[in-house]
Amino acid sequence: MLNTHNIYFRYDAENEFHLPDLSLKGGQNLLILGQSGSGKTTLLNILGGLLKPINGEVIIDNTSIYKLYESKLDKFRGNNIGIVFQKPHIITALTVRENLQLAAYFAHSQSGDRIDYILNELDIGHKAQSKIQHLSEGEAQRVSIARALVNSPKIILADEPTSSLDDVNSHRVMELLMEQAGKMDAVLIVVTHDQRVKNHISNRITVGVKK
Ligand SMILES: Nc1ncnc2c1ncn2[C@@H]1O[C@H](COP(=O)(O)OP(=O)(O)OP(=O)(O)O)[C@@H](O)[C@H]1O
Repeated sequence: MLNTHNIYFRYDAENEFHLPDLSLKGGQNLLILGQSGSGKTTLLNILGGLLKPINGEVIIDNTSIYKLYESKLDKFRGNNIGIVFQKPHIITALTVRENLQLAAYFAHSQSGDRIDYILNELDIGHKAQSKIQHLSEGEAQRVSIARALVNSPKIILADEPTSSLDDVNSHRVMELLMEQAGKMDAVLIVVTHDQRVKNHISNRITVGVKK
């Protein structure tokens, strides 16, 4: 489902990264660990089709994603990759439902029917008409997860998804991510420093800086 080969990226002479090869099947989870500045978010962005590596390949479902033209890559990303960012990338002036409709629209997907299902699965169905700015932090993070899942991605990438949550919500968010990834037979990759998250996933790699 997800394979990477020989990925190399550099921002500058101080920050260059040779990233470990990955090979994950649907339903498998992976935790990415490493010190601050070691390149975890960089790796996640490369896996998510957001940052083209200087060398190497990211292959998702037999497609080498950086060989796609930009517009095709955008569409491929929308349909196949769900990203949960550290700070929710949701539009606060819109309602919960509108944010999810927008995600489905950008992927040109017919996921409209899934919106209610996903919101209910994440226990925020009753907030569908609420503006994001009126939600609690935990609820907003669940909307961010719902948005990442609405197009039934094959790959779910989550960058510190629990960093601003209390213990109860942190546990709940990890359970939800793992449960949903399992139901969709998706690959789930989580970057974290959070000890509470480490307890959920035993398959792990540590990335380090090579200068
Ligand atoms: N656009 C950029 N230009 C130059 N350097 C960058 C850029 N983005 C990140 N870096 C540097 O690359 C290194 C890796 O950044 P990255 O965000 O991948 O680390 P990280 O492991 O996710 O860190 P943290 O755990 O603190 O979030 C850092 O030293 C950072 O300063």
